Amino acid sequence: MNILDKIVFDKRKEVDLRKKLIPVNQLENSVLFGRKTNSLANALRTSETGIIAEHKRRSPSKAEINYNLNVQDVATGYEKAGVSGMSVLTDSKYFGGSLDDLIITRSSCNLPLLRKEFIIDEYQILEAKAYGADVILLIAAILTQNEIKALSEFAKQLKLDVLLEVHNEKELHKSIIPSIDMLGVNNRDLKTFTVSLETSKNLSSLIPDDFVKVSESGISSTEAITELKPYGYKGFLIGENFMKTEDPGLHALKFINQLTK
Ligand SMILES: O=C(O)c1ccccc1NCC(=O)[C@H](O)[C@H](O)COP(=O)(O)O
Repeated sequence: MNILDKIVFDKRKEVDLRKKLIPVNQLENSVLFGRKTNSLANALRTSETGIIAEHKRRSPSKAEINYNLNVQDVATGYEKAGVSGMSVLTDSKYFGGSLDDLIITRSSCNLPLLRKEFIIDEYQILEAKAYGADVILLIAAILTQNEIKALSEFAKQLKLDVLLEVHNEKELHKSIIPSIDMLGVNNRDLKTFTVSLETSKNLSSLIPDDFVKVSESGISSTEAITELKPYGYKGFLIGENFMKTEDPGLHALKFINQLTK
């Protein structure tokens, strides 16, 4: 079993329980459900820097990253820094996140918000909308092509953007679907946890131009972004590099200033 298999095994049990605790009609009648969403894909198309800054307390590859921060301060700091969007990990067991983090973030900033989750069921997309997200993540490695199609179409009906994540050519081939807005290439090998920007570079020419290209994981310097931009990437998802500091917002601000000088 690789790490994704383990996460999905636990996630199925979690989602079954959540469905029993909060029925669908309660999510659909919640206060944020009718909120007009804010497109991350549009923000990235027009941004000079394209930073998607992440809130991430721990991870399978790094164990603890930072438990000393307040998610509200992280969100306001990222917004002040001028990031294009924010990613909020909502998985609890492996990443130390929660849906509460998402709703607190929603009430703290106006950035397009990505629910960073291991989505296997429409119910989690309804939750994303009810807790204030603008974007959902779908991971090709854990879904069939039919599931990607069904889940992305469901998200589009709810006016949510869809970021589809791939790790290799095989996953990319099954992901070229019109209801996807952004294609994210994850630079982290989930077997070894090593990161290599070469993954983004190698897959870039296989991604059709109608998708906004996003490079994810292991981006720890502005030089990495300068290297990736010529390959057509418009979005750059950064977690640990900001979250390991005492003040992720300040770190993001310095990073963006360096990119634009
Ligand atoms: O980060 C991990 O260790 C990880 C392990 C297994 C599945 C997913 C994982 N990370 C999720 C992400 O995609 C990253 O949090 C995101 O791309 C930011 O990465 P980084 O900048 O390297 O923190």
